[in-house]
Amino acid sequence: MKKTIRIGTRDSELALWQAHTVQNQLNALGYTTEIIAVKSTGDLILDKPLYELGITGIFTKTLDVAMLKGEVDIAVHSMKDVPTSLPKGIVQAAVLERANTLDILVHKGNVDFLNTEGVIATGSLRRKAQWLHRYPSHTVEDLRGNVNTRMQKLHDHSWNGAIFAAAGLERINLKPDTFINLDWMIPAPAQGAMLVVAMEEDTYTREALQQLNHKETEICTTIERNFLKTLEGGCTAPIGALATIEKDSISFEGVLFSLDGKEKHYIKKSCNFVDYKSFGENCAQIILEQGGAVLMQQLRSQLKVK
Ligand SMILES: NCc1[nH]cc(CCC(=O)O)c1CC(=O)O
Repeated sequence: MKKTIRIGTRDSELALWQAHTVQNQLNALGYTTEIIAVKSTGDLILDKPLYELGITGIFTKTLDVAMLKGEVDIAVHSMKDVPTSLPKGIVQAAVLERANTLDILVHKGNVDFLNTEGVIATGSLRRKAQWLHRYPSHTVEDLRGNVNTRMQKLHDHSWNGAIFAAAGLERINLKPDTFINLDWMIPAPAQGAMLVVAMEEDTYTREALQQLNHKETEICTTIERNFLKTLEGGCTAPIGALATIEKDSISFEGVLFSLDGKEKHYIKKSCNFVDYKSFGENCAQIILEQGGAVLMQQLRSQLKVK
């Protein structure tokens, strides 16, 4: 039976851009669609660091509830914001072709501060730890809010710079005057990819979305998210992961840091296409065995909600 596919999204400019992209692709295939935007808890609480809110999935929960209540048929997310376990009844229906995976530093003035005592801003534990690992004499300030809000705060403060996902800026056509690509920084698992979820029993919608799925991106993000899931067990730790498709294999880099960036557990490894489903977990096991488990234990007690 043909029906209108109701697309749930957050109401930030980036989220709406992503929802419209999915809408355009579905419309091009002949489906009828409608966008329904909601405010998420993660967008409403801006005065606390994310990890202090103590919930993973703070950006996705509102949409999960709307979908479980039958108010929307699908939800479009930045895949890196989606917890590795989906609520019961909700399934991964499509992963769209990945955009730029890099993090960038948007800075003010020249970059002399890199060699001195710079102050940069980010709300991400992963970015903070990697920054301090590379620039131990720097200070990292907390920065929350959607991309537009964060860019405004960078203008209003005396920080030297702030870190953004290149994909987020490109999507809403924000072109900073001065920035550097942080090609040494390992991105968040699934950074730059969009995930569309649907209700498990909704076969009409799932068949529609199946046509948007990009297999290579699905493979890479599966590896990265399995790596994350095996390491973290429900806690937002400083973890980076990036899988890339090579000619005959998939190469992977994964990393786990202490909060201050001093301790680092890193793995670089490749696998063939047959074994990709267990690859992320295997890489995480190696890290856990080589000291990562002790660090994860420490991180869990440090990040416990106060
Ligand atoms: N954490 C917020 C968030 N979630 C997705 C993106 C951008 C798109 C992406 O990274 O896939 C951003 C902004 C950022 O990290 O700067």
